[in-house]
Amino acid sequence: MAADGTVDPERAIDRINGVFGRHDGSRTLHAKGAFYAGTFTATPQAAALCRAGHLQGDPVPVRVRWSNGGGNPRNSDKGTDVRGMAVSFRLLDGTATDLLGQTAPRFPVRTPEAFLELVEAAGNPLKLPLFLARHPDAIPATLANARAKAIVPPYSYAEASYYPIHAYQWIAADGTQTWVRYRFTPQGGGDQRPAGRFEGRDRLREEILARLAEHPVRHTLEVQTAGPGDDPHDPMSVWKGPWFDAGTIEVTGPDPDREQGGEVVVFDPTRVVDGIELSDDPILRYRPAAYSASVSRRVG
Ligand code: HEM
Repeated sequence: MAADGTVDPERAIDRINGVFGRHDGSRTLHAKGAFYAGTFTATPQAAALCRAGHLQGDPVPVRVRWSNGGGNPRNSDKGTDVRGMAVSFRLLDGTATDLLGQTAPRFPVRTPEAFLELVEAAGNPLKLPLFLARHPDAIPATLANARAKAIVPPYSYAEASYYPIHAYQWIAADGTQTWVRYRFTPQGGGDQRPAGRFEGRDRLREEILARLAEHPVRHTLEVQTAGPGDDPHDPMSVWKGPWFDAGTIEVTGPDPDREQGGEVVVFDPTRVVDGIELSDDPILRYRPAAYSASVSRRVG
């Protein structure tokens, strides 16, 4: 481990595989999931604060992947776990930018080494208290995530809220800069349940397919602007700034599994477009190297 707390990405993947096993062809985390297609339409408030192409109000296509957080592609949808909603916004000029949300509203650590220790401890009733004893600053976020039922199996991917965690800097047409954070919140949901019982180990996939056969699934892209003192470079920071509605992510149906056709799909939280810039958050900056190591193994 380097003095700054970073870990060699290959070693990081080995350590995560040590928890979930190695499953060839699968993502090291969020191994079980599937692809969906839809559109995103931004509100005028988003366009006023950011010049990025997908935020100007014209609908743009999105690729979505809903997933379970663990590294075993055969885990049951009924198990406790975070869920993921990865969204790739496909701009009309051919570029793309991604947001990867998961159901925990707070990130409990601020270094890759501590994240790996958390992955190794999570789900192990003996190790988790030891982890929290070594990282007492992780306790408030852990309690907040428990209150948010972050790992309780949801009825539907459509009914969960997802949090991309990191802050990004938005640049407006006139050059004004605003630090922002995101969350995806469900529009309706509980009142739109499809008929039928979804009880098996693949129940989330079966439920969302039944739901999408009846109507689109929508999440609001909510954006929080930084208030005075809100730190954009710390993934653990809790902001006080206000939230607004930046647009709607509308999933219209399943997308063919492009990876079965040989395409490599990678959602990357550092993939940004003109008008959006990265913070110096050490977790955000580390993720592409870890994801690349995972990708090279799953396609290698
Ligand atoms: C140091 C911190 C982290 C590490 C080492 C890590 C590691 C990974 C790895 C190895 C993958 C599989 C990548 C692939 O094969 O394409 C993955 C996927 C994912 N991660 Fe992380 N992750 C970290 C932090 C986060 C955070 C902060 C979030 C959410 C806010 C997040 C959300 C996701 C999601 C949603 C996916 C699934 C993407 C997909 O569906 O393709 N991760 N992560």
